Amino acid sequence: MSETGLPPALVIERVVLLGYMTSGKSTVGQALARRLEWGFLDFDVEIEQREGRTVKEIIATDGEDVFRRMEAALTDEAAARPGLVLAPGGGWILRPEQLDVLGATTLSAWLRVSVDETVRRLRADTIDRPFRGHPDPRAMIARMLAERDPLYRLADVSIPAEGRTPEAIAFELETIIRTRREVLIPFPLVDERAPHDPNEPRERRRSPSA
Ligand SMILES: Nc1ncnc2c1ncn2[C@@H]1O[C@H](COP(=O)(O)OP(=O)(O)OP(=O)(O)O)[C@@H](O)[C@H]1O
Ligand SMILES: O=C(O)C1=C[C@@H](O)[C@@H](O)[C@H](O)C1
Ligand SMILES: [Mg+2]
Repeated sequence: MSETGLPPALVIERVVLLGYMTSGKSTVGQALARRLEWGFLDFDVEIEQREGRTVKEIIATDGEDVFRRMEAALTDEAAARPGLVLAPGGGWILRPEQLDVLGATTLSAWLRVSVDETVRRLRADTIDRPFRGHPDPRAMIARMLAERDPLYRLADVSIPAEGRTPEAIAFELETIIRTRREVLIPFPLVDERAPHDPNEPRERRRSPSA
């Protein structure tokens, strides 16, 4: 307890951006890190640098599970570093226990983008993503989102991430983080939140069907 008798403030030390491929995690994450003067860790980029091969090659050669284990190892490292914006790949949330590895001082933010906009971005983007060139991208996205949506909803905050610039989204996140660092008790600041009680322990939130 603090001197006021209130619980001590939960200082945000890290941000992890969640969202489907092309939701803007890397772009927004870079802008947010610059604004906060924090470090920035782009999981795909970091893994590719360490491995000396692309994510697509890693998955094609060693399988997706090996890549997911690389993501998990990087998550363990990140959990020991304060002042960090994390932009993992869109499938990082398939291991939702990684949110607990990062801990309560990590704000998780879901960048929400519609399927239509996702299809547009996937077509326009030049990065050679493993799922690029799929004959029916809409069906692929719908199938993956059916599995991932309940997991993205575990995020502390849900941020609309289309129809506005990455800089505007980064500014909204910066405001949330700076405000929360100054108050004694964390409280919801955005209207559009993932539909769960943010004060509920993550473990309970994690089983929407239970
Ligand atoms: N708010 C936005 N408005 C329009 N385009 C955007 C926005 N945010 C990102 N983009 C564009 O979408 C594409 C994908 O962005 P980015 O690489 O940041 O996504 P990502 O979430 O990191 O994807 P991945 O999960 O594959 O790593 C880029 O071409 C980027 O310029
Ligand atoms: O959504 C996904 O499963 C992925 C997204 C990319 O960023 C990469 O991390 C990888 O291609 C897997
Ligand atoms: Mg990215």
